[in-house]
Amino acid sequence: MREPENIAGLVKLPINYIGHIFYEKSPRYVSEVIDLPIPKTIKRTGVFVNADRATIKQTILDQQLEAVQLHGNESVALCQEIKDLGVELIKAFGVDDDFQWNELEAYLAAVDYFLFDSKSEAYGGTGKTFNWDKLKTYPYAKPYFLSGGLSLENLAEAYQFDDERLIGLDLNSKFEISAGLKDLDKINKALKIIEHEQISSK
Ligand SMILES: O=C(O)c1ccccc1N[C@@H]1O[C@H](COP(=O)(O)O)[C@@H](O)[C@H]1O
Repeated sequence: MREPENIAGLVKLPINYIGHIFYEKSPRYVSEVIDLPIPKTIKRTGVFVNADRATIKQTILDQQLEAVQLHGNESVALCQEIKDLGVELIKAFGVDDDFQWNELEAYLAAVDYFLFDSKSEAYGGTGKTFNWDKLKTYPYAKPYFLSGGLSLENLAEAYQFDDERLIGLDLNSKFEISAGLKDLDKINKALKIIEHEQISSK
């Protein structure tokens, strides 16, 4: 997110996180967060891909990040070190049919949440879904976010995924007018779908 008006519109909506991508190879790259007031209920989140620890630490301080999403091949030790700074630590993993859940074992104590995205060389933001049936074999209690190609077309299906460990959906490239510019109309529609699914699943 990098356009002040777009951010101001987004933070009026009932969302829990706002993401800023500090990965230079991403078309959504930002070097800094736009300094706007955001409600306390929304966590200012930095997304990093294989950044070094000094860069991540400095960015947390400079940009007042409350959550960090590590989307590359970051080590357990780095996750622990960043989490120990007092930010919420979300560790993303690219999932495909061959993904081995036991890769996550070592990370369990070092992260707050996992995030499962489609495996890709770009590390994220591909707009592609992975085979969600894979999640049926996820063996740990650690809660996770689902991401990767979520769209208005598949959101209801994702929301109905019957797993109490699934605690959030990360809406990214399918909810944009252009890279980094969120389509607020689409986000509103998404929130209505989610609200409808919540009511119908009670
Ligand atoms: O959005 C990006 O450009 C990006 C680049 C590198 C790593 C992560 C990135 N974004 C995250 O990717 C997932 C999936 O996004 P999409 O729905 O498939 O577009 C999501 O968690 C974004 O936060």
